[in-house]
Amino acid sequence: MLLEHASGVAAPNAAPAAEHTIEIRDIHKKFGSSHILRGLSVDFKDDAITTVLGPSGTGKSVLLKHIVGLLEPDAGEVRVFGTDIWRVSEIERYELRKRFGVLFQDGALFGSMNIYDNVAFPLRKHTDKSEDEIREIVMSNLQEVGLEGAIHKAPNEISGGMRKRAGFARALVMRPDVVLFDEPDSGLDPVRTKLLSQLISQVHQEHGGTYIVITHDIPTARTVSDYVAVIWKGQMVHYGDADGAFGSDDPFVRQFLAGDAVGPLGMD
Ligand SMILES: Nc1ncnc2c1ncn2[C@@H]1O[C@H](COP(=O)(O)OP(=O)(O)OP(=O)(O)O)[C@@H](O)[C@H]1O
Repeated sequence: MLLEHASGVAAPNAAPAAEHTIEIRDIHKKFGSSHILRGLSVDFKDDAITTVLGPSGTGKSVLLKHIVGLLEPDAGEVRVFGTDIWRVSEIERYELRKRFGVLFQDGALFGSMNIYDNVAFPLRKHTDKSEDEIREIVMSNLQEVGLEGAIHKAPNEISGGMRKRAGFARALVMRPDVVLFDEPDSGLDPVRTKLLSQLISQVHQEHGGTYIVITHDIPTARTVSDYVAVIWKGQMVHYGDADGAFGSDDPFVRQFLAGDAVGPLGMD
């Protein structure tokens, strides 16, 4: 299949020379007779934000679940920090996963805990920090996302946008090397979507790290992307810098990024 690749970016489906924090090698995944991932390979650029775009049902969330070790590929390798996560013990996989921050669609907050306790949870579970140290980190993270005034609220007492920001604060609390976002914009109005995208960019600028953002929202992709990855029919068909992607001549990439009804992409 396609396409252009920005200079210096490894072509999908080719063996890379350099090591990256997240390397996906020729993974396949079937659910029953549905072959969802079909030999997908990609090296995500380190210390950059990559957005993963692609039509509905094409396997974006399934890819993300492979990266965090929630799904095992039928074939191929998922390498994180240089380790094939399915060739190590469950305990080692769990240790690797601790280096990830994940923001799921709904923020995945615990409904029974207030916002402060939700954000403190990973520190209490995975570290032996004192409550004073935890308070300092939690409050600084909540300030960063503008939620320092909502610490006593329950998740169902705040808006969807606030829940996402709380989920983001929690995803960052262990100072992860990698942060994964599954449709951070879902269910948000355009203004809150824009504000959340700007927040993602700001936090990345401040702390660095490898961010992977799955989204359908082209304005979000334009705001946050250093790199753009496009999945179609279970394969990575484009990976390149954002300028190259948004200026692409490729009919598929153009149609997808412009949201045009006319082009090679149909309803199937
Ligand atoms: N655990 C599962 N069991 C069976 N089928 C699954 C499972 N997880 C995902 N699928 C199927 O895999 C396909 C790809 O799903 P996925 O959620 O990755 O799509 P997506 O590209 O993220 O789509 P969207 O943009 O609509 O969220 C879908 O047809 C989905 O129904």
